[in-house]
Amino acid sequence: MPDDAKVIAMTDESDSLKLALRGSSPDDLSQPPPLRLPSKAALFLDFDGTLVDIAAHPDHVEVARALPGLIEALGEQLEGRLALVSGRALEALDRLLGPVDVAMAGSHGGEFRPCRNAEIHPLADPLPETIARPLGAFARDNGELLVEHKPFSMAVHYRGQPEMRAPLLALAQDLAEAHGAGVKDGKMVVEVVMPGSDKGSAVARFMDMPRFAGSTPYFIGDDVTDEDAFKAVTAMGGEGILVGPMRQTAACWRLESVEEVHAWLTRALADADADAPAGAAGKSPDTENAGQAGERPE
Ligand SMILES: O=P(O)(O)OC[C@H]1O[C@H](O[C@H]2O[C@H](CO)[C@@H](O)[C@H](O)[C@H]2O)[C@H](O)[C@@H](O)[C@@H]1O
Repeated sequence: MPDDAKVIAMTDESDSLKLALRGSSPDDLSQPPPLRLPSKAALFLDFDGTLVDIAAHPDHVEVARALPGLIEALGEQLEGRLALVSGRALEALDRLLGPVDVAMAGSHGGEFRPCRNAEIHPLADPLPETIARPLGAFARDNGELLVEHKPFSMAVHYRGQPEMRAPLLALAQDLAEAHGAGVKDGKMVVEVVMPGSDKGSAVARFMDMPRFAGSTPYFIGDDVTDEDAFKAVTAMGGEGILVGPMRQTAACWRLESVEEVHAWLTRALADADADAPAGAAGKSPDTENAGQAGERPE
């Protein structure tokens, strides 16, 4: 018996992520076991800090050349039960990833699109001017704060001025309380969103769709804003996978880095190809020409 088989026991051959023994301690979480495809899993993926490394500016993230193909191939293997669930606007995800035909929720769940060419459904109200105006004025009056307008939220990045976090957060909380909105305290960013804009609601909306029926949801994410989704998948019998250093979390597995996420996803596809009957393989992206998903673009 291989070593890892001693700590990881599959309860169900068709769903290799479900484990009888978690192999985790309260101080840390183990790596998730390999995802076996095909399976009755549904995979929900965060974007920044999960599929791409954090960069100094939102427009400067580097998307690995093989990533769009990897995501699409996994979606095919999962028969459409794969969705990106991001704090970014869908427009930004489309711009960064190109034409990837998978389901997506953007603006922390405020925007919902069941497949590439479908209409975008709003799941939240737009942010009122009574919030956007004072938040924008605060950013303008305080130097290097970067404002990101999204269809259903507004993000103010303070990476250039970390000392501005406290006053920015205080203003955002006051405005949110006065106007029935919510605040996301992300990685060097404070965002104000309207009710309905949360990743847990987005996951629940996907899970209501016929093609997700009866599947077990898994969410991979790095930020505290992903905790809503970890809780949602756990309540539905699934599991969360935290990316990055250990912290208090509702996830029950952990991958150390974006590179490890790419390796875990790539392995799932490679194993599926190896298991496929002769002649049926080849659903993986073209790694010979495109490089491994974990590689940076040239
Ligand atoms: O839910 P996600 O897909 O993880 O998106 C969360 C936010 O990501 C972006 O901001 C973060 O990444 C930037 C690029 O690495 C970084 O500069 C920034 O400090 C991070 O907060 C994005 O700009 C936001 O709109 C997303 O909400």
